[in-house]
Amino acid sequence: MTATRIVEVVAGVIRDARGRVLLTRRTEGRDLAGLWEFPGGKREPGESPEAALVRELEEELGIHVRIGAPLIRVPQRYPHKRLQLDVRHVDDWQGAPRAREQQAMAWVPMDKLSRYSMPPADLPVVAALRQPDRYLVTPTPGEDDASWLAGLDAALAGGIRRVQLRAPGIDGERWKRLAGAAVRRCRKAKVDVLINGDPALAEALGVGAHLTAAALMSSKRRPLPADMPLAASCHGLEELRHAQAIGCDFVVLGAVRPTASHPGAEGIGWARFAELREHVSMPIYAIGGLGPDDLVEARGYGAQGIAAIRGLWPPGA
Ligand SMILES: Nc1nc2c([nH]c(=O)n2[C@H]2C[C@H](O)[C@@H](COP(=O)(O)OP(=O)(O)OP(=O)(O)O)O2)c(=O)[nH]1
Repeated sequence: MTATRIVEVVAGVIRDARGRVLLTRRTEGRDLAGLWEFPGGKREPGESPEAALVRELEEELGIHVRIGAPLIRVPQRYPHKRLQLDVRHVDDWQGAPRAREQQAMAWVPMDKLSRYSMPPADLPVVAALRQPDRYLVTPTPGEDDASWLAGLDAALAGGIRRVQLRAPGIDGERWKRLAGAAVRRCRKAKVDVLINGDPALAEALGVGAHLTAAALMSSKRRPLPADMPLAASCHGLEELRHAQAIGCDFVVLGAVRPTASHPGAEGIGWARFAELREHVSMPIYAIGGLGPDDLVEARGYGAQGIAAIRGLWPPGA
């Protein structure tokens, strides 16, 4: 790990009344020229992130903004520097945005953001705007399949939008039936669903696949068609890099804290999570002893959000 200085950048998500987001294009002769980005810029020494963003948006766009909630802070390693991209929502502004530095500008509908080429650090930002912040991993069903399905229904009713169906130890035929029933429920609720550890079953059911770390490392290429979601579990840098190389749409990284399912194993902690996150630009859910109360902290270390079994399964289900 080199001790390259970290460049601190703050950028804003400016949305118009139709929900479109303002992107600006980096001008020729600068680093990452031609790519689209969220307007903003570098913090000056001693300047707060908020003050830096107000100043940058005044200079670049001629607007005076009211800054809202933090969205995500992305640590990202580029060939010649390390970046910390701190992205804030902009709640309101005065003036009409105009390109004061000859940069191109575009108001982009949320579902078209991925058509604009952006620097690697912006991919987790777009994912934080568009994709779920919680990834439920199902617990292994007990004797009673109906109560497990009722637990899933309660989780969906509680706002879960992305689910990994996982049930180690449940036999093949029973799991096929149960996974099929769970997939129907998730489809009806328009919720993303991925099956753990069995790409063939995922393909048969027409849903995404979630690879174990071992399956990830033995996959030389993407084991599913490009239009089916692919995710994987990672514990370190080699796995993260491989997941990105074979085209995983997102991954889970941890354990951040010690968990009940791995007693005695120490968590990697948030600082290490962020350090690993710097090297890739897929959305990464943090896992390991986490729950909804950890979401804000997770976003501060560049996580898409949290993944959990116990932390997201409805209490009492
Ligand atoms: N404003 C902004 N900068 C971004 C985004 N994504 C991203 O990687 N960056 C990088 C590009 C630049 O390296 C740095 C922002 O610096 P800047 O725009 O104030 O600086 P600059 O062009 O004068 O300097 P340089 O990058 O050429 O060194 O952050 C983004 O969404 N918005």
